[in-house]
Amino acid sequence: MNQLFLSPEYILQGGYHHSTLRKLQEPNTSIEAHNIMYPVFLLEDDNKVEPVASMPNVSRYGINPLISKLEELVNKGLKSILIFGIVRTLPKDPNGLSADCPENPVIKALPKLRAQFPDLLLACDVCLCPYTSHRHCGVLLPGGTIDHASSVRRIAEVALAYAKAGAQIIAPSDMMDNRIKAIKDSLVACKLQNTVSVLSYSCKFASVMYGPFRDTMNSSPMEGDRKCYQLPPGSAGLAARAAARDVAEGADFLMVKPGLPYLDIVKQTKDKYPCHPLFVYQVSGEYAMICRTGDSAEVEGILLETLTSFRRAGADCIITYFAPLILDLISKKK
Ligand SMILES: NCC(=O)CCC(=O)O
Ligand SMILES: [Zn+2]
Ligand SMILES: [Zn+2]
Repeated sequence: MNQLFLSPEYILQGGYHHSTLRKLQEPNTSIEAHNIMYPVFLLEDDNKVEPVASMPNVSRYGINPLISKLEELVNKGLKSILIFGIVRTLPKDPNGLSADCPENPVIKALPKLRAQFPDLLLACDVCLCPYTSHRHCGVLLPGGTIDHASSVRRIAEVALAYAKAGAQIIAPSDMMDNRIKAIKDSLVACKLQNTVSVLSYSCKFASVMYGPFRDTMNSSPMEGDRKCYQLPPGSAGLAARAAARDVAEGADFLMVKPGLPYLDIVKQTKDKYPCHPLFVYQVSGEYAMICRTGDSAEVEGILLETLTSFRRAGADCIITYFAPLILDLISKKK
């Protein structure tokens, strides 16, 4: 009768009765500072700080307050940031020319950040949507569809400008086909291929969870949506093909975005490409949801469990607005 319960191979609790044993049962799920990348929003106005209404504890910064903020975080162990530029006084036009003009806030900030934080890894998001008048991620044809050739050309130009200004990672989020090869080719042409890597937003879904981010950046399309270039949420097949395309074109790192609703895609991508470090973007909507769950102890608990699930599914690095809190939690644990 009790045979099943007495059979030694079914007695699991003997293997995790002690906290050290429990750690051994959770391989590759630890959260250290190098597993975290912090997205930052950079304003044109050098001295401004603006809290983001839809994201508690997130602000947009001009370069001077950003440096102060990063000083604090680097002292706590922050290893990498992902920079998003926001323009209001520079013009927005159909080709996103302000993305790589000399007055662009990202281009101006990169040399300062490199000088101030020599060990901090600087990644730049590359997309046209913060800079185009129509707010789409590429250049449009007269009918409103994507002009593929012009889009890829512009994305590669912007990527190269950021690389020349000091970016160490180029992270194209536009989702245009073949932009990874175009970026790699332009890096090679300028002999930057060994010092600048490419983190492809390879599996970026057309999610409804980008709302707070688009408020922050004021980057919702004026007309239409992004369903013709971001992936359909139900499509594991297109996600696999997008990752395969980007690996073939030379991406150094892959990404799945959003995170929590796409853990199957994280696992599928890591299983297929174990030699490519995999990033997961815990997006603004996920951040806002977790912030709303309860008191700080509950938020911390949910956050840690969520990060563990990303790591268990195969993520090597998590891009998250929770980075400051995570650094505090890491140091509390020590
Ligand atoms: N290209 C970057 C994003 O779209 C970020 C989305 C988010 O945090 O919601
Ligand atoms: Zn975009
Ligand atoms: Zn985006």
